[in-house]
Amino acid sequence: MISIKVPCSSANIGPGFDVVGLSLSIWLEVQVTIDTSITKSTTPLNCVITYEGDGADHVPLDADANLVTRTALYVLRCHDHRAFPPETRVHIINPIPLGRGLGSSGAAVVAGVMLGNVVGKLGLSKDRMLDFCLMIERHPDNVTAAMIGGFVGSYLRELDPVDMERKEIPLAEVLPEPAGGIDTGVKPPQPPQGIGHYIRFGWAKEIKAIAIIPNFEVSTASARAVLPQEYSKQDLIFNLQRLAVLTTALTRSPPNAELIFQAMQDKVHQPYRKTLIPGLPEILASVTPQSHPGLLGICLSGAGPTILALATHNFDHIAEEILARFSQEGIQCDWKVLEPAYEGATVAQI
Ligand SMILES: Nc1ncnc2c1ncn2[C@@H]1O[C@H](COP(=O)(O)OP(=O)(O)OP(=O)(O)O)[C@@H](O)[C@H]1O
Ligand SMILES: N[C@@H](CCO)C(=O)O
Repeated sequence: MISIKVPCSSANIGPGFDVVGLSLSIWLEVQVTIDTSITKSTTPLNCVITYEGDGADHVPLDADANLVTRTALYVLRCHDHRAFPPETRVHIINPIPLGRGLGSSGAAVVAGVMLGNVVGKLGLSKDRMLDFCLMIERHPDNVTAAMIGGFVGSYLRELDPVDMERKEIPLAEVLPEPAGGIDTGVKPPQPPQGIGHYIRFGWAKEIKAIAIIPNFEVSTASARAVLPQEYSKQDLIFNLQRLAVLTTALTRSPPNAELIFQAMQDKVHQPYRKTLIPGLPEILASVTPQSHPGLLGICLSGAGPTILALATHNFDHIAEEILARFSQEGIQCDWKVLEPAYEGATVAQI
């Protein structure tokens, strides 16, 4: 059996909207077996899916509807494989909460690209696989962190006009709508080479991430829909100044809490997302390095609603304060202390 493991991730870390991501220690696992004794499968697209974990009651189990296998089919079809090899069994174990800002869709897309690469025996490098991920999830922060591992900064390369046209193809043409297991025969658009460029930053070993995960979902699409089309010069400079300091501040031991706390402030996405997350500004202001020693900084994780607090110690005390604030809004939360997942996405024979 082959096991594909992909970590969850927290995007933005305050000012780094669509730029930085941190992979963290909750892993989506996709277990794959191919039963070669079945040469003619009766299952649509030759793929049987089973699923356990978050979303088990509603995540689709049809190969052309499930995000993991649908992504794998995209990769396979770009390489002239019309379906999975008969008969592919895919067991998905997903502990990453869906729609909470911990990169569940990014992990599913990365796992899907790796699944296509494995079952199609395509031999793609991680960098080439990232191109496929970026045709589907078009902001690079979550997928790059999940694929590469650790604290990662990335940008989308400015492509020449022909490549740009390929990248800007509507998502529905990259991942065709489910066709009830029927192969529509359409060859999907190949990704241009090297869509995303990235760099892995260091990370001070004593910094952990407390994830406070509310019991409701905010879809990334709705959290992007509330953002403005234009920003003021002051707000962009505010974020750029902080991001430049933050990427190095988080590498230094011992971490400078004052510096990091200020460097994690943001004026590009968090202020606009307060309409979707009750009490967000108060929650982000509820803990400081002075009130809660050990705290380094606090932000919305990805598109939310999860709150990410970076800290060196005093995790319970910090989490309790944020849980109490959410509770005042009638919201219950789960919370976990997570560590960077340095390895990124892995494939192993087990
Ligand atoms: N393991 C999975 N299998 C199938 N579908 C998944 C899986 N993980 C995520 N998804 C799909 O992705 C959706 C969530 O994506 P969305 O981008 O809204 O949130 P997120 O990725 O959890 O958060 P963020 O992007 O803010 O970090 C789910 O509702 C589901 O449709
Ligand atoms: N940078 C993205 C991450 C969400 O996946 C956002 O905040 O919308």
